[in-house]
Amino acid sequence: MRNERPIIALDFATKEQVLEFLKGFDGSLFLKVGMELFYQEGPELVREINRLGHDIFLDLKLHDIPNTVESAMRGIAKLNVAMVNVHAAGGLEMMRAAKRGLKGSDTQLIAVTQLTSTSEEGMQKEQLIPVSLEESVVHYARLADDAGLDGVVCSVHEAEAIGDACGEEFLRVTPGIRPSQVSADDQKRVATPAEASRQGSTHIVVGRAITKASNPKDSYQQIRAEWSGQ
Ligand SMILES: O=C(O)c1cc(=O)[nH]c(=O)n1[C@@H]1O[C@H](COP(=O)(O)O)[C@@H](O)[C@H]1O
Repeated sequence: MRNERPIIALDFATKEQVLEFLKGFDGSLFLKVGMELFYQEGPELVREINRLGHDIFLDLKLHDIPNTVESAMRGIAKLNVAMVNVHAAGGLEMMRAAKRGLKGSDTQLIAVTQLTSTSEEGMQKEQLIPVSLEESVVHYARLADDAGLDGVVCSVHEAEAIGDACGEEFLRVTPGIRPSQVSADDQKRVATPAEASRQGSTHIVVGRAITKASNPKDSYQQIRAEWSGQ
């Protein structure tokens, strides 16, 4: 199901920076808490952001043996976040275990396919995967679908092929979003919010184009309007 609110990646080091950033916004937001923030501020900040009325995508990209991932997910289930992720490369059994760990919660579970900072050449040379990047991403998406997950993290460029392979209800959460004129930084597979909308992303994740903008609220509103086709 397509979500109209871009997910803002809260890639900050401290709670104070987060609260200062959020002061500039009104209403309920969809926010991503990733490794930088979680490893420094922990679950208490997740609870606090929840109490402020925002939805949370907890981006911890779990990738470990099935038993460890299942136990970790049992803890994450108590945080009442909207969404959490694992690495699809962890395999079918690991993804099934992650899902078991979340049993009884409403948290959606998605799997990272190939990171948006990976290029086709890098994947082939470093991971020794001898297929196209799209084939690898669609393969991981099918695996996540077989494991009963709600969707995947992918780049905008693979979103349509995943919709064809796994169905339109399967979530395609796409980072690597860059409005035209904004630097790609370390991302390799980037696209604008309008392209994401056309290619069938169900969610977009935006970090630096909002958090490092001179006016984050204006940037958020422009990106949101472009994403919703206004
Ligand atoms: O799982 C993610 O959220 C993720 C997966 C991926 O393939 N690429 C990716 O960039 N991300 C995250 O999405 C955010 C993108 O940030 P910006 O490049 O600043 O917009 C970061 O917080 C990344 O950790």
